[in-house]
Amino acid sequence: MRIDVLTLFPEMFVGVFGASILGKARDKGIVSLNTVNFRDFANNKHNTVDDMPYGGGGGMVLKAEPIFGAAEHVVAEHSASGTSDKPPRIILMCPQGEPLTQRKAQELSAESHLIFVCGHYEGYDERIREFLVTDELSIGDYVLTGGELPAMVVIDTVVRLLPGVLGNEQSAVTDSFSDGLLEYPHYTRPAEFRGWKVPDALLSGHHAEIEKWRRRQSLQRTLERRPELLEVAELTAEERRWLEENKIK
Ligand SMILES: CN(C)c1ccccc1CNc1ccc(C(N)=O)cn1
Repeated sequence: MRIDVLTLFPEMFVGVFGASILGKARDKGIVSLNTVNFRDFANNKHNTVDDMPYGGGGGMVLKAEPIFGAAEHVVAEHSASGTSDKPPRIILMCPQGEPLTQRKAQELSAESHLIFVCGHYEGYDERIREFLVTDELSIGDYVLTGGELPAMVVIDTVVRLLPGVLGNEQSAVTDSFSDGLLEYPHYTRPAEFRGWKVPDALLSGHHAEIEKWRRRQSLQRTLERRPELLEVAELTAEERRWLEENKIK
């Protein structure tokens, strides 16, 4: 997978793209992570990337031309590499975007080329949304100074799903939100720490009993913290009955 980030602050990505899981995925050639400073594509007289809003009002708006120029540059570069098959998803990070979910991350992890548009100021010229962008995403209902941190979050959750990125000890398949429920509690040695014991079920060695305990814990935790997730989770009839009993308590 190729990922390009269009940003005015490429230096923000050096640490994130170089460290840990993303750094290893890059070294393994599983993903290529690039930043493009769209100021390099502001080919107007004053090299400006933003301008005052038509209709007046405060703040500045990101011009369309530099962002279109940067996006077209990376698309041309990728298609010249001969490895591109589908056209890229061009993702605008903004508070008005579609909420990011694990399902959306899974959908994006199947793509071959992702381009992220990270803006600042008051926002973007609408023609970027209307004629360039394929997706608008938000990482939550809050306002940040720019789209860079949201882009890092999306890239992190997408790249970890790519085959070969996580060793099998951290398999992405069973983590929470994948089966629609919150994760069960985890324990490791020692079996007793300051008098606090690991639940007997986990020490039993009975795989079936352990799976049952874990599933029950996920259900209980989801019921307590995120009951709305239970509406869409895939549950057995027996689990639905158990929930009905426990909802009333
Ligand atoms: C400068 N602002 C307010 C702005 C205005 C319009 C678009 C983008 C931005 C950049 N800021 C963002 C971006 C994304 C998110 C999110 N929740 O994903 C939060 N803030």
